Parts: sequence; C-alpha cells; structure tokens
Amino acid sequence: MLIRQLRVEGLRRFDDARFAPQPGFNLITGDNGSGKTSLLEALHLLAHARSFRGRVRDGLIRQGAPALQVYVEWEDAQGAPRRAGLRHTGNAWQARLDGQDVAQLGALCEALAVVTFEPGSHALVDGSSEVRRRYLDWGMFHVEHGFLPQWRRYARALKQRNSLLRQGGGASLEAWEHELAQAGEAITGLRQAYVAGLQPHLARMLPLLLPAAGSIELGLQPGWKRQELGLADALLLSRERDLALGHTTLGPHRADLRFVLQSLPGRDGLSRGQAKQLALALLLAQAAHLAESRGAWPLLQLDDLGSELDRQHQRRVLALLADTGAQVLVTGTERPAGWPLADLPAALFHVEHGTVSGPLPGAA
Ligand SMILES: Nc1ncnc2c1ncn2[C@@H]1O[C@H](COP(=O)(O)OP(=O)(O)OP(=O)(O)O)[C@@H](O)[C@H]1O
Repeated sequence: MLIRQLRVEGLRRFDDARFAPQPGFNLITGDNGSGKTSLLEALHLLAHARSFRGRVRDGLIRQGAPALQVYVEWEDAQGAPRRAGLRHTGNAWQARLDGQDVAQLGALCEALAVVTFEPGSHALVDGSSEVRRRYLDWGMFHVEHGFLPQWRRYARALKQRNSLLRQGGGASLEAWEHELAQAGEAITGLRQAYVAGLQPHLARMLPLLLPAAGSIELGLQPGWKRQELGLADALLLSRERDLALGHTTLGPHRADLRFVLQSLPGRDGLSRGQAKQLALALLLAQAAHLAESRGAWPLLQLDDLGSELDRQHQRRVLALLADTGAQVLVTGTERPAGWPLADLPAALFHVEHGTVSGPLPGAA
C-alpha cells in the first residue's frame, strides 16, 4: 500500500494542509506542538475509525471549525488508485470511498491498512484487555474474511441478550443465547487461528526489540473457561448471575491476548520501556502477518521514534523496515539519533505554522 496524497482540514492546528509522502521512508520533523502527530492521527482516523488520542469530539476538531475533513489517495496492493474521504463533526460523520458514499466506517478501515506506534502504545501490553481485543480484531478484520459477519452477529446477539437480562428475562432469551453461542464459538476459533499465525512473526520481531525476553508464547484467553465447557453451556450456567447483574459476564467480548515471556516477568513486571518494546514487536508482527496474507505491507507510522526507543533499538527497527520496502512515516523534533544516515534514504518533510513542506532538498 502506498499513500500518495493526504489533505487535512480543520484537524487540531491544521486549517488546510497537504502532504504527499514518498515510497519508503518519510521523516517528518517540526517543533513541539507543530502538528507532526496530527498528520499521523489523520491517517489513523481513516484506517481505524478512531484516533489514538481520544474521541473526535474531545479536541480533534480545530477550535472554531464545524468539522474536520481528511482526504487520502493511495495505491492498493495491486497498484490500483484508491481514494477515501471523511468528514466528522464530533457527533456525525460522512465518508466516501472511491467516489461512493459508505454506510459504515468499516469500509474505510477495510480498504486502508495503517499500523501506528505512538507514545501510548505501551497500553497494548500494560493497559486493559479492551486494547488487546481491539488489536486482535483489527488484524483479523484484515486477514480473516469470515470474521466481520460473525462479529456483527455476535454484537447483535449480545445487545439483545443484555437488554433481556435488564428486563429480567423473556421468552426469546434462549434463542438469543443460542445465536450468541454460535457466533461466539466461530469468533473464538478465528481468533485462535489468528493468534497462531501471529506467533512466528512475533518470534522474529522480539529478539530485535526485546532480546532479554527470550522466547515468547502467545495465547488467547477466550473469555470463558473454554477448556471445560462450550459457550452455550457457560451462558446457561451464568444466566442467574447475569440476570442479577443485568449484563453478560462471559464470552468473547471479555477475551484477552496472553503472552508468556521466557526470561521476563509478566506484563505487570515489565518496565515502561520494555512494555513499549514488546508493543512495537506486537505491532510489527501484525504488520508482517498482514503483508504475508495480503501481499503488501500496511502503512507504518512511528510517532516520535527518537524519544520512544533508545538509539540501538531505533537502528534495529529502521534496518528491519528498510528490508521490507514498506512505506514508513517517522516523526520527531529532529532526525532520530539511531538513524543510519548513510544507509537509509528518506524523503524529508517539515511541519510549521500549520503547513507541511517537502519533500525537501537534501533527501538522500
Ligand atoms: N482542537 C484544536 N484546535 C486548534 N489547535 C489544536 C487543537 N488541538 C490541538 N491543537 C494544537 O495542535 C498542535 C498539536 O500538535 P501535535 O500534537 O500534532 O504536535 P507534534 O508536532 O506532534 O508535537 P510534539 O512534538 O510536542 O509531540 C498543538 O500545537 C496544539 O496546541
């Protein structure tokens, strides 16, 4: 995938900015607060239907502007030109893909694959299980074609069951439990296959990023005691408790990604830096897995790389990515100290006063 053009209007400090990244590495520099991260945020928003810095209505729209607009042109894995646009007011959105209105933002997410490593990415390791479920489901959405229909089916059945539980039950409770169990088992099977597919990619990334960890074993906690009973039985057994609480207390919506590191303690025992390194390994493994199954790397965004990793790790990550041919956006107040100057050509961009200049002369 190759992003050719990005236009950002009414997003944070950008009134109307354009950015034309190049194939391979793109280094975006600028002072603190100049808007470097906001550029990555714009692309992440289109590709994930959310920002990595909170909700659209919580400050993403430029002060005084009625809405933000993001427009992007790119080439897909087959080299075909694609385009997508999103207008968001904080409460309502309109989106287009290749000139057609889209009914669900998922259509943009499916078309545009973007993986972002940013200062909050450690939450993938030390944050709540919701962050890891989102990670898993994003990967599956791109790799496992049967996932989305099952996920929608599950979400609908869960909503219905929860609503019935709040009303104290009802004649259709059993039917919705049956639907929930069927969709839930299907999702879990697909998630397990996805985690198994990620494992070899993660095993390759981890020694580069967190060699002290030794080996890693990735696993899925399905959200109920699946080794003991099927989801239909588990739902039946928990019905009384769920009726008392008014919601469904087990199932794939409570799943988690589990990792066991051979030579380091579990996620609570890792330093913040180690959590970041493991998070980056997980994100790069996901990108490599996607590249293997779709034939093209997603766009990789590394926000403030120079502050997030030490020099040696920066060098390793950049060398690894240089070999993949992926399009990479790296931001920083300056060129990261670990950038191997002679060996790593990059297009240079500078962000200042709400505009993006570049590619600048001097690009190797
Ligand atoms: N809703 C908004 N309206 C106008 N300006 C905003 C809004 N939200 C944030 N800003 C401004 O936009 C800029 C955000 O920039 P961003 O975080 O993208 O900068 P950055 O170049 O990545 O900075 P740093 O190097 O400090 O991480 C800041 O100057 C901030 O004050």
